[in-house]
Amino acid sequence: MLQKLPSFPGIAGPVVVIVMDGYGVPKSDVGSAIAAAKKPTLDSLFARYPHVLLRAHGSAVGMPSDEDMGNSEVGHNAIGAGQVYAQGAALVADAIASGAIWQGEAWQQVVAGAKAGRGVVHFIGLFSDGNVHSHIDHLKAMVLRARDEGVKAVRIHALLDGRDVPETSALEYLEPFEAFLAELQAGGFDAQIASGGGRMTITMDRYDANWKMVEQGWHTHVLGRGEQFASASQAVRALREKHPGTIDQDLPAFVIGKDGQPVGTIEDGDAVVFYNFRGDRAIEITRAFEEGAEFDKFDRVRAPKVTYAGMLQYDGDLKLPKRFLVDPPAIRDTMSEWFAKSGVAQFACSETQKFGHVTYFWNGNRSNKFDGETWQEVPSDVVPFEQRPWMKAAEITDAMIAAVQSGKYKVLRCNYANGDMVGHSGHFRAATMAVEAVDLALSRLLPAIDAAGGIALITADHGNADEMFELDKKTKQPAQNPDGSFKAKTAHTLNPVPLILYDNVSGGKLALKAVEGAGLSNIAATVANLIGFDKHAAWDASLLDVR
Ligand SMILES: O=C(O)[C@H](O)COP(=O)(O)O
Ligand SMILES: [Mn+2]
Ligand SMILES: [Mn+2]
Repeated sequence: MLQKLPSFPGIAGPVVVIVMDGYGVPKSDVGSAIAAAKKPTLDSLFARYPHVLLRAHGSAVGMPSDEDMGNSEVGHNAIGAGQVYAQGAALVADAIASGAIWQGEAWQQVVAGAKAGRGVVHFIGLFSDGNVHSHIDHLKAMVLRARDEGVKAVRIHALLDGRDVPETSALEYLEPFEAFLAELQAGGFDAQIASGGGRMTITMDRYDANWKMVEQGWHTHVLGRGEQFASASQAVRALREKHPGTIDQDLPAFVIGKDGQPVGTIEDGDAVVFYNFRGDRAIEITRAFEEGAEFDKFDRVRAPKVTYAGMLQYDGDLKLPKRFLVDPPAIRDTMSEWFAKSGVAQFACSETQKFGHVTYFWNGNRSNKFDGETWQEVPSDVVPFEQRPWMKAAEITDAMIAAVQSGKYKVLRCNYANGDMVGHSGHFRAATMAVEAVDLALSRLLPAIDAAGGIALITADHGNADEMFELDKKTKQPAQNPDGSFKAKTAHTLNPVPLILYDNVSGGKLALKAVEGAGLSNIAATVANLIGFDKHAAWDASLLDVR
């Protein structure tokens, strides 16, 4: 159990942590959908309540460098655990640099498995250097190592990004990579891209939101069914022409073929490496490969017997995948765990798209609840979110208000997906509406918290809607497309996020300390203090100032 604070008994009512996904605070308002939004509630929060800025990117969330933007996984891990762990991106890079990955049993089984079969290793994953789910350098290192260890052929199944990297950057990755493979090919090793498609079209669904995507991915990568092209870069060019204005993440699936035959279907005896390190969008395709006849999410047509490995373990509770190349961060002592051990009842809510963020990531990548936790999922729409920028903000708010009013919970948390999910679409106007939907939600939720004698901490996991255009590096003005339109930015940002203390109960006794370098990992201890507990020894410092 956590120790009681000697000097402060905690507030009488509940503490509600509200994560506005994708809400950063930029230095300039140029291109910010947040600045352009009408948001009277948030404006008055910033004007009237204590607030500080928190670091939410780079080393503050366990990424390899401060050039790396934050993301939902590392952000929610840091908030929930109150600590910073070296994350997948860093762990994989280190394992490759040291060579430890090649010594591991999983890699050796991949190579041995392939050699015992047709000698083919398939690599499926997100094809960019976004470092949110994957990094193309990891893929290159594995292709080279497979060749050096005597694997005959590799086939790459490339999921086009445009979501963690510029929206139409696919060819900037594909062309050099095709040249890299061509050189290897000349050495007698058979290395080719075999299939691909936009990451929001195939394979990378998450949280059971839309299994159709995974089914289509299976048809593309495994069965080799779909429109055929001679190379991946030709496929991208042709598909862009056919679907003008479609950005990389939404491009249709494609298969690479020669004389009508796909070059890289997945067959019995092959090895398959899913090279994303992040779990949320890796779990469904992993299940499709690993599960036996009990698999009922779609008709696989055929389920080849392969040696399957994930880059990391994606879910420690479900033990998924069975074989993984690098150990995940061993996240321990999360706030949910210690609040549970201290008898604190907790409530978590979001819509499908962010449900795992506020439960699984928050709890240190665990899919099981701790004692006294209640989780509520609001089903997300299955549409492009620029068409419904309000998403499920109203329904999440209804659920949160009911949970606050029930009086059952001392600590509650929710995630509003809007700023992030709509931010990723690159639609400026829809993103302003997304922020407005969150503002409206807050205008309903906060009075319910007041009525319960509670306090809210309003924050975000990383930026997104705060920069909707690529900025010209020199002028800092929006970069332009050849037709004069602004170049949309779909990725997260490097900006800090707010932490607002919404407190109408302490009469000004509580404030937030401005601590140099404070980040998302300072939130857990702050919540603990608000409910009258000292922080766990492993947690970073509390920002609560009790006067
Ligand atoms: O998976 C995604 O949608 C993006 O790569 C990252 O977004 P998230 O980290 O906010 O989920
Ligand atoms: Mn996020
Ligand atoms: Mn995002």
